[in-house]
Amino acid sequence: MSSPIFVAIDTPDLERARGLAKAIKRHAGGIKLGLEFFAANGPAGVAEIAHLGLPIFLDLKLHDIPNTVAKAVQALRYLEPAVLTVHGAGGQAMLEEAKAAAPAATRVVAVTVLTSLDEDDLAATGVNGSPHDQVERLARLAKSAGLDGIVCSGNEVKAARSGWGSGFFVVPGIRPVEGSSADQKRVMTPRKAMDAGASILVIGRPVTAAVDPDEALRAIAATL
Ligand SMILES: O=C(O)c1cc(=O)[nH]c(=O)n1[C@@H]1O[C@H](COP(=O)(O)O)[C@@H](O)[C@H]1O
Repeated sequence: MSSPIFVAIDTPDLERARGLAKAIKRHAGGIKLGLEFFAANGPAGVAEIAHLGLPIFLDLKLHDIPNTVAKAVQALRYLEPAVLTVHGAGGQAMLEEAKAAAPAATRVVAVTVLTSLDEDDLAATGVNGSPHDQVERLARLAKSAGLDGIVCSGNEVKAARSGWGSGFFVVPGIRPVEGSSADQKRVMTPRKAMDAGASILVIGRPVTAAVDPDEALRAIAATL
């Protein structure tokens, strides 16, 4: 079985992205490209990295009125990403139209509560209650809109999966050992996140900032 680890290659530099992708290619399940890469390199940059042969997770967290999101997804269709993110708080119609506009083989997943947020951050946006409750609420919405799954932290994946057995659960905020969590607030080790029910793990800096990214990736994979 291929690895559940998607390496987040967060850089605006296409050559650096290509170098990292080549370095981790043999031991990663896929590559995640997000806003930092996309803002600098656009769809053409995504196509170049896709050319290396690994599944691509295109993480643009689309969030707008339903028509705008649907048209954006249509424009990205030709890239045929394995996974595509939209924002879970965009509402039922936006989620439905995003799914309808995506290629059949693309898993469209809803970002719930960013792993960089805690309960106080949520309250400041007008959402009262725990991240856990909000993730469960947005998971129910994503499921009813016909999406394939959600993005959440390792702390919520078990509860979310219990209500959606066939869902595809993407877990970022992964930290291999106790240590620097940088801007992440809801973190978990790779092993615990898999045991809790993650379908795939998104791991960036613990791999990409290592002196030897492939070695760091293999070390993490060995703990699964
Ligand atoms: O959608 C995501 O991938 C995502 C959602 C989320 O809630 N938290 C989160 O960190 N991510 C992404 O996962 C990656 C985490 O990177 P590291 O913190 O370096 O492992 C980044 O590319 C984030 O954009």
